[in-house]
Amino acid sequence: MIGRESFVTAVKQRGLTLDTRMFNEVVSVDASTELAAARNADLVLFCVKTTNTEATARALVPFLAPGCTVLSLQNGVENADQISAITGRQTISAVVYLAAAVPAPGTVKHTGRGDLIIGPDGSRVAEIANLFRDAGVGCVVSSRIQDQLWEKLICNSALNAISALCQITYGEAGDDKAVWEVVGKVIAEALAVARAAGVSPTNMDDVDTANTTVRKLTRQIAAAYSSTAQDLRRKKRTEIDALNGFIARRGRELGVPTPVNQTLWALVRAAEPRTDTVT
Ligand SMILES: NC(=O)C1=CN([C@@H]2O[C@H](COP(=O)(O)OP(=O)(O)OC[C@H]3O[C@@H](n4cnc5c(N)ncnc54)[C@H](OP(=O)(O)O)[C@@H]3O)[C@@H](O)[C@H]2O)C=CC1
Ligand SMILES: CC(C)(CO)C(=O)C(=O)O
Repeated sequence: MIGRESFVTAVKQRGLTLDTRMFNEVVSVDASTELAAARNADLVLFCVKTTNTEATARALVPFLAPGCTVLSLQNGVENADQISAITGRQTISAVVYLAAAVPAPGTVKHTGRGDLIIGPDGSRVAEIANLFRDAGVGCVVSSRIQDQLWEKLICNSALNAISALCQITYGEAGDDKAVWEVVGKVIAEALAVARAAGVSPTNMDDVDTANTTVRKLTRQIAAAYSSTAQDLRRKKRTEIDALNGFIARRGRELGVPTPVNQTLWALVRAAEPRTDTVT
């Protein structure tokens, strides 16, 4: 694994602690802060925040073997295209249904679900899915990966900013009637943008089905604070530009009004440590 200094030092000293809902184990892993450690890798699991996608892909290029495949395990719908455009390597997308956090360097705490959807179906995808399944991680191959990524994008846009601004869990967002009305507006706007973009998010045939899908997720990972909430708490930049910010930007391009997404994006941006990015 490749990571930042504090995490890598902890893993080198004590191993990687996996505090999961199924087991608690310390595993021994090779760890480095240098992207050069990816040299000769056949498969790179690309798991940085969307704010780091471009810089990390660029910095990786000199070390990627010609036939290497990159698997983007990230929220947002644009990562794989960005990575493959920069690296020139086959890049596969994973939709990640998992709630996990890093409570201390070297430790990953898992609080909900833990399954992947990967695609598009094609060379190496079945083989990679089998690697995950053999490791006990549920992994489904989808020929509609962009629609699957949009389903997750709409779930994240509906819940992450609200969880962050109010510092409430997914479950609390789902159970609060007034909050749920706002969630419904985010979903309706995002679905209209998807339609205008020619995308049919899975499990979201209409606004009612989309609401049911998002509600189901709030029950499955009720105890989780969104990754956006965790980032704000740690005073880090969030992925909001790739979530509500992306919906608002595509809405503008396609002539679809997105006032609630635009508002949530602006509020989260205002709560972040200062940067100069504009959607
Ligand atoms: N955590 C979760 O429950 C879920 C996360 N996801 C998605 O998965 C992706 C990864 O999220 P997550 O693991 O939570 O993110 P984290 O920020 O917890 O972990 C990413 C780590 O990679 C480090 N990093 C970034 N760039 C480099 C680099 N060039 N070299 C070495 N280390 C680097 C980051 O350091 P630094 O912070 O200093 O940049 C950070 O420590 C995101 O898109 C997220 O939305 C999806 C579903 C659930
Ligand atoms: C929905 C959740 C919690 C994990 O699937 C997530 O993607 C996030 O917090 O950003």
